[in-house]
Amino acid sequence: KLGMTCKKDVSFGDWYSEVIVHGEMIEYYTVSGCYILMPSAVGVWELLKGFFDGEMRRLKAQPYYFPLFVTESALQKEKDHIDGFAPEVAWVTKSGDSDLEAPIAIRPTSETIMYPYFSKWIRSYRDLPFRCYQWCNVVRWEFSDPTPFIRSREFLWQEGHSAFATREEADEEVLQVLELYRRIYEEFLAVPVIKGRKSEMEKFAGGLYTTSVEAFVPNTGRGIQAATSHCLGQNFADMFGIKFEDDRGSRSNVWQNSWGYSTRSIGVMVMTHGDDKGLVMPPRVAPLQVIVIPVLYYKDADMMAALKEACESAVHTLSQSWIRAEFDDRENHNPGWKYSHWEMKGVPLRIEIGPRDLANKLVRMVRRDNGVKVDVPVANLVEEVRVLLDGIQENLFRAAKERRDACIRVIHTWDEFIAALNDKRLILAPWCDEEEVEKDVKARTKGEGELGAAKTLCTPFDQPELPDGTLCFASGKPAKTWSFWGRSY
Ligand SMILES: O=C1CCCN[C@@H]1CCCn1cnc2ccccc2c1=O
Repeated sequence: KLGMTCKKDVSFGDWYSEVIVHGEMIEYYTVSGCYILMPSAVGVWELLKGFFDGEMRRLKAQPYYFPLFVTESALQKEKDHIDGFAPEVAWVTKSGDSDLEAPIAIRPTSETIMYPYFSKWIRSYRDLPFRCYQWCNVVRWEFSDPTPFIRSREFLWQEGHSAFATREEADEEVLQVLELYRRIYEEFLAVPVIKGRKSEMEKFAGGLYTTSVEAFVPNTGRGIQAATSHCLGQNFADMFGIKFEDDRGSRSNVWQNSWGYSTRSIGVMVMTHGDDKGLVMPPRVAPLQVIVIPVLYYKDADMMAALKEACESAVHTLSQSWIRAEFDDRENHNPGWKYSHWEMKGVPLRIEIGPRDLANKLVRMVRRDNGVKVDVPVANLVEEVRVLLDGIQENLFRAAKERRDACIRVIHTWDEFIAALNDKRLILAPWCDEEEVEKDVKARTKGEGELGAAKTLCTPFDQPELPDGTLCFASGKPAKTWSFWGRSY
């Protein structure tokens, strides 16, 4: 396979498609909007799952697996929550060449599949707090432009659903899970995110309020919802009859939350860190952290054998210390080809071993994030690799945060808002917090190019000072809050 040809800062869309194919994360598929996830992508997902499952045990959430299918009547149960989404629901209408009695929907999310059983399982306050989560695929037959990982008709996610006796417990868990999602992005994927609350218009219609972590793609100037944590209030308990008897014998509706993040997170990581040489994998989610390559430019069987032995022993030593390392011993490719191959796959650290290194008991380590080379004594191999991998992880996050922060523009007037929007900025603006104004901003910015209208991304928990008399940038009414606005995926 040839090297990369697209440039990230020149044609981002083409670059993204090329980098995920050349990095062997995605293979395009015959059904539009569906993609094959290759080992590099599944490897990242599995590492994230490992962290998250550990945190679920600490949260005392239990793993379940609910069916893929839901009857039409069950799906329609919570009317207003489904209405807006109905066009995205995929239906099974036949088996073989005979029609089904009644069409069956494929889960786009699992509230209506799970909650009839929560009603059966939750009877007493002793059954609370109830916390369940599942890793599964969901199908949403969307029609806006499909983008691998970012927007696909089938995707993998983790969805959590919990129930409590009191609102306070629910409110607390919403933020505990949101913090988990921040850690997934900032500590593993090295992607900076902003925690905040969704507006009434952007929240999950079936719930009480929605919180989210929001990412931003500087190259396109678009925000992207990275994960959500909803408080559902007692709406679904009302609909599905999920009640508990308290210790005085009275029955009340439970308070519920639901939360989720998906394989979209992998796409955000690629967009954030990838460069013109290919993927750049943050070490904590890199399926392969170190690739070891023998370097010999002349034919010498004995030397090659000695180099191979040194490479194998390096890989063995690293693996013993739980570092994910491999030896590229292929003889049908030269070192140069291997360097660009593993750079395309985003492997964070390359170790080269040549005759001189062998003689001096050194190895050469090359970082994928900044290309810096360093010669290290074989004796310090594990320690040095650990230090470098940690350094790469931190450097990737710091650099991504700098790039994201450089995109933030604080504005006060409509003209400044439009200028910032056209400048592909992440906009922080004083807002009167009225839905009519939010709709008006959407209407007034729809025409701006094919990128779509501006919308609220979130109202950040971390609120800057809002001096009295500050006016809403769009309505001129007294501002009530600072909110992030922008175009989005
Ligand atoms: O975000 C989450 C986190 C995980 C659990 N579900 C909530 C809310 C999902 C909202 N939603 C999103 N798309 C949909 C598409 C079709 C039908 C229903 C829906 C739908 O309810």
